Amino acid sequence: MNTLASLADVIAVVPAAGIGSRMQATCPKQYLTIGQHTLLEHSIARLFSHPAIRQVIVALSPDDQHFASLPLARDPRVLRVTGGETRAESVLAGLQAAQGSAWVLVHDAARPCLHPDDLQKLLNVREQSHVGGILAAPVRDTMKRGEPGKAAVAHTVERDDLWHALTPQFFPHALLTACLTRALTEGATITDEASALEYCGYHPLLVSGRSDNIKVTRPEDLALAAFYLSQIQLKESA
Ligand SMILES: Nc1ccn([C@@H]2O[C@H](COP(=O)(O)OP(=O)(O)OP(=O)(O)O)[C@@H](O)[C@H]2O)c(=O)n1
Ligand SMILES: C[C@](O)(CO)[C@H](O)COP(=O)(O)O
Repeated sequence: MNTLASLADVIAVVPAAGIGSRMQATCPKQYLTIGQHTLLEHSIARLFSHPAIRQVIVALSPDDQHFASLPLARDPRVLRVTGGETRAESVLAGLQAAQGSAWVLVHDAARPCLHPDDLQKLLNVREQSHVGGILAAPVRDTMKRGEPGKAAVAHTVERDDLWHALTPQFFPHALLTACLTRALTEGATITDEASALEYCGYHPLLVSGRSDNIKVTRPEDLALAAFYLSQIQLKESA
């Protein structure tokens, strides 16, 4: 019979080497707090709440002054690597340190409200695809393309089959590493892991996820994330 330990076979890479400039905060946004914990701690705790997650590899800025003081720094399941100039380079650094896991999951440190049901839905992709997939939320608003450099509408974007890409994103380790390496080497613009696979001709699955899995990006997002997280914790404690 499988024990929980034997079920723990997925490594998660958490890019956390950004400066959070859009947040206009006094520290990198991953170290802003909700309750008693930082966004980074909340995001990693959501991952470890699932028995399949064996290890978290967190990519940090070489100048990071905060991580060492967190209990995470002494958690044997958490490995620290040095991130890069871009999110994609930080993710690649994490992938290069990930050993012994056929599949790898990538989750933003700035997304603390990952719902356990969505994490399970994404992990199920392993049974449905050899390519992998991403959590994504269907667009709900009318979408406009702006005129370049102007606050004026160029045209309306067809929103059928238009999705917000979220994280986690979940792929075979070897495939993601190869695609991300090639994409970066060839100078492609890569803002999520799926775009590296798309660059190499693959079509990752879209797994419909909750729209409350927000990325804390601008100042007004923090209070919203605190509310959404409280709703998850309320349900878990019920
Ligand atoms: N060189 C970078 C840039 C970003 N990230 C991480 O990628 C995630 C998503 O990126 P984003 O929301 O853009 O974070 P920042 O780059 O920090 O934000 P900003 O663009 O506002 O500076 C964050 O957890 C961030 O820490 C990273 O690991 N390495
Ligand atoms: C990976 C991501 O969260 C998916 O929406 C997004 O691309 C990160 O973009 P950012 O500009 O690095 O925040």
